[in-house]
Amino acid sequence: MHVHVNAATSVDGKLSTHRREQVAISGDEDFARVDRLRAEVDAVAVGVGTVLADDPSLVRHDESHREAERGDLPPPARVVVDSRGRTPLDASILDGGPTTYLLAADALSTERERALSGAGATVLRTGGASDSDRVDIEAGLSALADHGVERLLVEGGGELIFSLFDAGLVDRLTLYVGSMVVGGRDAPTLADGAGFVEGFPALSLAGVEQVDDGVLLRYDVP
Ligand SMILES: NC(=O)c1ccc[n+]([C@@H]2O[C@H](COP(=O)([O-])OP(=O)(O)OC[C@H]3O[C@@H](n4cnc5c(N)ncnc54)[C@H](O)[C@@H]3O)[C@@H](O)[C@H]2O)c1
Ligand SMILES: Nc1nc(=O)c(N)c(NC[C@H](O)[C@H](O)[C@H](O)COP(=O)(O)O)[nH]1
Repeated sequence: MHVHVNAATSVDGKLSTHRREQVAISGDEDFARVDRLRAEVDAVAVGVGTVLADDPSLVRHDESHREAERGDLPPPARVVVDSRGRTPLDASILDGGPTTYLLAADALSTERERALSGAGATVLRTGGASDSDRVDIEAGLSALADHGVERLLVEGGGELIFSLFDAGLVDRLTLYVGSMVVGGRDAPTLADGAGFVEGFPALSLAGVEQVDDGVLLRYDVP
């Protein structure tokens, strides 16, 4: 599977505020670019932290070029990495649109699984260590591949992005750096998790471009 991570940070590397409330870092042009990225993939993924903070729908906003961009392909599916099924039953991502996969760990109760399935989610239990509430991300991606997902766009947040780097599963990163300072030692950053102390993932810079009043950085991950 090809995994493309896309996110937007402030110049000081923050994804949002220390209150974990969504901040529009991207401008119109960058949000339109993200919309076009969604047309290139089979599914768009976020962690449940992002669902709880931002309530995204992860659908394409501008379908006017859909024929040219996707041909006969169905609209991209949505994916939430959600160990215990904390996605609210009335979340926008369960709006009855394209398929929404929930990658869950063993910690998900059968009662909650039933409720989420009833609300329209396709729950994929992908294990995870019993002493951890984390989804085994490699098993999760392989379950998605079994459902035909060959190209995945990951839009955040910092916990999920760290796990993907940690597992060596990122193929491409596009990072929009907006011209603002957010600050806050507890504000989420591009890659949170436990952090690396060695074996830092090395990226290969593939492009730099001004977009809106910020900078778009493109990296390949060898
Ligand atoms: N600026 C941007 O581009 C952007 C994009 C997305 C999110 N955000 C912001 O990021 C914040 C949310 O990010 P976050 O880091 O708190 O949450 P996240 O979206 O990365 O979700 C993390 C949660 O997913 C679950 N999870 C299960 N298995 C996991 C695994 N193997 N690895 C990681 N997580 C796993 C856990 O419950 C974990 O707490 C919000 O404030 C949101 O506004 C910003
Ligand atoms: N590219 C980008 N720039 C930002 O400034 C910002 N705040 C996000 N945040 C990611 C957000 O949490 C969601 O993942 C979706 O990008 C929004 O989803 P909708 O289109 O509303 O469904 N993403």
